[in-house]
Amino acid sequence: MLWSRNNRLSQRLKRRPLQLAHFSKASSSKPIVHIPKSSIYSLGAGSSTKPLFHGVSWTIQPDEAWVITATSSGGAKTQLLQALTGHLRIHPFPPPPGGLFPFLEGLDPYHHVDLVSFAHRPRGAGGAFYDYTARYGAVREEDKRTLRETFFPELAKPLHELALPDLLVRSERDAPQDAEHVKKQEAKSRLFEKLTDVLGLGEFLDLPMIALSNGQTRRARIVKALLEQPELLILDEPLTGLDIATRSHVLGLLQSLHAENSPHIILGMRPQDPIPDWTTHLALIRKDGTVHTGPKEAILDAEGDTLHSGWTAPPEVSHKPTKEASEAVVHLSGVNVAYGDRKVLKNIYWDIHRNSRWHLIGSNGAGKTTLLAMLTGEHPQSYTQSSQMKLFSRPRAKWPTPHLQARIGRVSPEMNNGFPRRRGMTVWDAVGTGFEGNFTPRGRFKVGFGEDGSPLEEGGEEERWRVRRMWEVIRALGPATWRGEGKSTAEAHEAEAFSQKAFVDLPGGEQSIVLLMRALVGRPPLVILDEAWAGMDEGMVEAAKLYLREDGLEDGQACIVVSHWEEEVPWGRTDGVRRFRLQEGFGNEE
Ligand SMILES: Nc1ncnc2c1ncn2[C@@H]1O[C@H](COP(=O)(O)OP(=O)(O)OP(=O)(O)O)[C@@H](O)[C@H]1O
Repeated sequence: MLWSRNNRLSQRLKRRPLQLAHFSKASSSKPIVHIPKSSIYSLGAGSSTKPLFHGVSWTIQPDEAWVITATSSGGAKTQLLQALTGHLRIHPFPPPPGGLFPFLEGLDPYHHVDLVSFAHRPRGAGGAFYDYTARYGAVREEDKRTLRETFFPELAKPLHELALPDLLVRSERDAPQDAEHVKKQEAKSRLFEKLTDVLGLGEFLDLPMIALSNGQTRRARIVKALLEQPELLILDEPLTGLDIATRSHVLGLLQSLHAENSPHIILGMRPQDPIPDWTTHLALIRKDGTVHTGPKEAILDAEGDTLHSGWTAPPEVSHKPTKEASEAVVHLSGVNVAYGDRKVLKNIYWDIHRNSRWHLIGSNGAGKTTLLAMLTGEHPQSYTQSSQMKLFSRPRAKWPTPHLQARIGRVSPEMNNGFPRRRGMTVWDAVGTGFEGNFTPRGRFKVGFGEDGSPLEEGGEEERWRVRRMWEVIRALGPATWRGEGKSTAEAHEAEAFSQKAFVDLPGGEQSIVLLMRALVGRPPLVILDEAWAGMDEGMVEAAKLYLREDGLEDGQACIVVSHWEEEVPWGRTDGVRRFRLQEGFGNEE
């Protein structure tokens, strides 16, 4: 069923090329991007400061399809992409008349160059905790706006046909300029229909925005960016969080748009991501801040050692996989979740034993996040299903939700988005909230309170253990390990300095690894890693996978990994990983 739907989408894409070329304003043969030999600085940094990138010579011709990737950590790829959207200072700046974007021939880049990033949560997204659990309950009035109304307000259908917008009923003679506008709107509507059809979004357009799954929302962001009809569209990690079938639809769509140069596409990708066949050129950011640009094959030949051509398979672990215990931390016996007529989970049976390792899979919208929200007790329907849900040996309703949160360490896109970015919150503070699974650092060493809600005994065993554990996890996943370096005095100093950094100022990938530290710090009996590697560079991912395989989890802990990529699971099948698949609402072990 699933496959036949996906095949139908592929067929549609083949039958009906998108033919967007008539939107293009700039069919120039001039270079798309031209950076002569420049250094790139943060905005406001003087020329005497160290540039972020130096000696950048980069020219993109119209018939070239470029991928930007980095071997270094710290969000270098995203920064280089931001240099193209005016968020960094290029010096010397490409001279007129061509400037940075010669092909625009004088058009304002502000309106014609668009960057859509899927790598990180935008900066300045606020210091308050964003309550992502709102989507699981009855939809509140303020959250009722549909996908169509939120992303595409100008294309929202009038509620009643008599309420046609004024401009649709005026005659061309009365308002010729409006007629032009109507024509454009109609073309845009047609494009909207096609894009949403190709990306399988048609059936979700009139659902409340808040109800959409991650993958559905990301697809909508791509559609929105295309509807704005930029001349150049830069997509940073566009495949993040997309299931396998959707990935190929998105890549197919981008390829066909790029072939028509309407818009021209530049892709930012992690080095571990497969580079699409149809791309021709690579800009590889090296660790020293230089950028190697050129034809893909030449760069891969020259720099192949620093780049992986895909994810590495998990190496054999030296110790035997831990044997699953018979005690279940989660016991689901016929769990259902429905929103009105929409049945998302149907009669789910699942036992998760201590020491077990699970890979939870299912296409976008299959119900993975919903199922996990039942396990974490965030979903209100977890109360109504309490007798079908035993968590840590008790029915769900017998657990106060904060006690459940302290027993489940978790990273997820929702958590990443919702986690407060308060000024003054350090890496240490953020990690320390993991002991209680809340969002406010408390206690004299910021390692939380006891389960009864009172401060820990000063100098007591629990407090000492928590502080020790903080250092353990910050060192085990700290900056030196991203470079593959072992433990040393210098590394310990570096970890200490890292622990005092402001969480909000870290690049997205570093924020992700800090949230992973937070999930693991308390050694909770259940760890959920939902798209844990988003935004991380390869060094971080390798360090995190290694830690998880070795000391990151100890005897008694169970772990669920949610990912659309088999290679992202830190353990291989021989390590005893089991796979639970959600499909059409049903859940089965494979
Ligand atoms: N309040 C709601 N009303 C109606 N449908 C909803 C509501 N909340 C969620 N859904 C639907 O439930 C389905 C499952 O969503 P969920 O987020 O669990 O999917 P997922 O498997 O985690 O997807 P992804 O891989 O994209 O993250 C989606 O189709 C979503 O639109």
